[in-house]
Amino acid sequence: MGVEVRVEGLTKSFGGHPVWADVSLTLPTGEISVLLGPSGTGKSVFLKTLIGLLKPDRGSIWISDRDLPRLSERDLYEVRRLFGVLFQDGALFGSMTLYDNVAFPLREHTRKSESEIRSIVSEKLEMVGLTGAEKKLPGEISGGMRKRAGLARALVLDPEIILFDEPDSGLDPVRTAYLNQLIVDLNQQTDATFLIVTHDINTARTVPDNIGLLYHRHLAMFGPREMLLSSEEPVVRQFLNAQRVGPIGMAEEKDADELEAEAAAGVELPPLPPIPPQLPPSNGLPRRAQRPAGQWCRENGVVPPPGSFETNMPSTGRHSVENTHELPVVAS
Ligand SMILES: Nc1ncnc2c1ncn2[C@@H]1O[C@H](COP(=O)(O)OP(=O)(O)OP(=O)(O)O)[C@@H](O)[C@H]1O
Repeated sequence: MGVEVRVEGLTKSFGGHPVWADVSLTLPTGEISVLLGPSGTGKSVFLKTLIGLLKPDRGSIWISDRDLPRLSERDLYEVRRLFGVLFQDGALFGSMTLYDNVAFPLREHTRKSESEIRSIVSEKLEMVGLTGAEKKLPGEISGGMRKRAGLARALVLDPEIILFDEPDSGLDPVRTAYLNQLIVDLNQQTDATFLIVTHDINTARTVPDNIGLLYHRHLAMFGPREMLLSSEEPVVRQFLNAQRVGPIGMAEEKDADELEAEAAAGVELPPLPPIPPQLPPSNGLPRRAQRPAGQWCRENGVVPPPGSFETNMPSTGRHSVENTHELPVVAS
């Protein structure tokens, strides 16, 4: 079972230049959250701060009754065991086989016997579909397999919180779709709390329970997927729909002249596209944290864009009947 991570007023700067300030959000227990933001807005810095590799200038990161930035090195070492991290390139040791790479945290952090280690490593390799690849070296396998091996290693200490730093970077769309399915399936199996940093809008639109957006040195919005995908807030709307029209420019923030020119030219945003159904686990059973499609919109009196939650939408992957049985009535 995962744990809640409560971030309050977190601020981080380098050499007096703030990366982001006053970030507050809660990663709910067992849910999948995605963190988005234009390049350089500090998503990786946020992940590193969460696991204590970087110290914030101000603010708290509460896990149960422990505030990470205020822990001693020794206590921090203990709390870090709650985390599993999938780094961008899998961060595997190039000279070790996949088996030894995945066994590494168990040999470093536990006193388990080699036979116990063998059974755990086999289980985790099976979870990520790498049974049979134990003897391969990282250089002998594809980027997608390296990510999965990195994921198996992130899972060996049975983490309560799993952080994914751009899991889809460098993967083709088909491998990204497989990895997304694996992430959803692993969330179902482990009930751990997931945070995914990604640039992939399709991933952000279909995988998580919650979405956050970092922009212009602050957290523009964080909340349920349906809240952000139905939001008219200009930055959120522009980013989640990958549009050029809006406040975000090539250098992150458009200057006032560009925005004025857009307004003068009467450039209007296209209507919000439908909210796609959420990617369900491949066994057809709901995840513990999964909510019925349209629930947030109904509870908050929000009419989702026409066509939302329909199962035959393109580019959203596989969808089960379970995920869409409570469709809201939408005008089309
Ligand atoms: N150790 C460091 N020392 C100084 N500046 C740093 C350090 N780490 C990151 N930065 C700066 O912090 C800012 C945010 O970097 P970060 O890598 O977190 O952005 P990001 O949102 O993950 O970007 P991308 O989407 O391109 O991966 C950048 O300006 C970067 O140069």
